[in-house]
Amino acid sequence: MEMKVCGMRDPENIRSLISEVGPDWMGLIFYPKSPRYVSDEKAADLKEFPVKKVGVFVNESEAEILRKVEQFGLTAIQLHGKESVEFVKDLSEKTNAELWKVISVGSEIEWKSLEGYLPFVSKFLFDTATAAHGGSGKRFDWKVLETYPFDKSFLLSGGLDEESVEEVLALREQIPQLKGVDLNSKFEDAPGVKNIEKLKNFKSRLIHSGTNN
Ligand SMILES: O=C(O)c1ccccc1NCC(=O)[C@H](O)[C@H](O)COP(=O)(O)O
Repeated sequence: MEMKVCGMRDPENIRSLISEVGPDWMGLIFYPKSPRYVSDEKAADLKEFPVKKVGVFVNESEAEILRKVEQFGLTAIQLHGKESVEFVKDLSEKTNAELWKVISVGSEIEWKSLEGYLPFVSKFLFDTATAAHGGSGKRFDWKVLETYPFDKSFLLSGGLDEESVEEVLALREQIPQLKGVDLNSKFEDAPGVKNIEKLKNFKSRLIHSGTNN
């Protein structure tokens, strides 16, 4: 099971994250209204950290996304707004970075509306719908995923905490396309500063369940 830790920006905290937790992905939020926003100046300092970086964007222009991918060595682009299929298709023709489309979940999901993204994205990420776009700390009702109709893998997001491990694994028994988790505000001491002990605990629970793959 892949682990993405989102909303990182403090170099000391990132150093501990990499050496003590070792996540698969680190999310950098390039949305200025987020309390976890990473400025260009900050991002430049984070470029050399040895972890795959996912840039999180909300309705950002293509040119700005592409500039940041190059400048900050992003491996993946997480599109966390209302990006259309056309936008995602265009972007896919201009970058080798992975594209992840976020689906903000309210009460239900109209699967048909996701079909157009399938050729262009490497993953979906399901997160709780919120006016702030992300980082709500709230879960959506995972029952809506039980009818997930695609082979495409996805990450589960939205309010995950230390106690979520067993439930996530149970969900993966039902839906093997669930390939990873996205951890954020429930693991924070302050916006953008993660509690390393909580993350270690989450990871070790994953490992001890024998499913850290
Ligand atoms: O976290 C934010 O501040 C944020 C703001 C606007 C867009 C996206 C944002 N976060 C992106 C993520 O991928 C979060 O990990 C995801 O929303 C889940 O957050 P949480 O519910 O706090 O676990």
